[in-house]
Amino acid sequence: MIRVEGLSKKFGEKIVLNKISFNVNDGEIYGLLGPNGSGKSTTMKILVGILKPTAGKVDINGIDPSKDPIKVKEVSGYVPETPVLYESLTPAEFFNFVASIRGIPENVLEERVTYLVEAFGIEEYLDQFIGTLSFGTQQKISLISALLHDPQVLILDEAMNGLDPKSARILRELLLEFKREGKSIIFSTHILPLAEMICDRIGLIYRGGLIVEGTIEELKEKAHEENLEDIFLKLTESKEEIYNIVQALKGAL
Ligand SMILES: Nc1ncnc2c1ncn2[C@@H]1O[C@H](COP(=O)(O)OP(=O)(O)OP(=O)(O)O)[C@@H](O)[C@H]1O
Repeated sequence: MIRVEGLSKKFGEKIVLNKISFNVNDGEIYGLLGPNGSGKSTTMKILVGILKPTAGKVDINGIDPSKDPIKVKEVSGYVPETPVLYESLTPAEFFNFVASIRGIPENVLEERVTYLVEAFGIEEYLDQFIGTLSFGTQQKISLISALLHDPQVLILDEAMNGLDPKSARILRELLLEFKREGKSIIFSTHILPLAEMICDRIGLIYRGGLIVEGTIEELKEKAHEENLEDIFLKLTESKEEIYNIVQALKGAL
């Protein structure tokens, strides 16, 4: 379970998060949405202990990441927006390295690597240097390494980035399976139809605040809109702006 209460983050004088609160229950996929620069990655980095909050409380399965950033990594799997990998290692070496840090026994590791490598179709790249692999393949390595220790909590920052349609579908099915197993999953994305498809609840961050939260049906009712894209554009005050920009472009072209 993820609990976030009154979370604030300042970079210098700039307030990025202003007292946001939300929970992600066991067996739930929570979509964290918001325009570019709204603070989604910052929130996730705080959840996983990479950044310290300016104020507020975070609880990840009973662990406070700002006090125990090592322990929180044992119970959570984090996929950053851009893969952070060692370019001069091969995927096989990298998985062994991650397994040694996480204390995964060799036989368990072998079974999980085989399963995940096959699922994402990267068998042929296992012995090539990571630095020579495509962005999508690196993203798959990042995903696999976050899943190796079978964490109870998943923190996924635009994890579909760069995945081809088949791998994106496999990840989607995996997430639904993890949800059935009772894992807590927080998932940021700009692909709103995807969020609509897999998220049990959505939280929308805008101008530092969590401006709305609920199931898709609840958001539709609150915003008087029919789909998540229109809800998003309405609540982030983008609809009229888009109209004006398109009109100006038509005039200019
Ligand atoms: N280390 C940092 N120092 C200063 N400012 C930062 C730092 N990290 C993030 N920011 C700022 O915090 C704000 C939120 O950034 P963040 O990356 O959390 O947004 P995001 O919602 O994930 O955006 P995107 O959708 O573009 O990935 C941005 O204005 C960003 O420039």
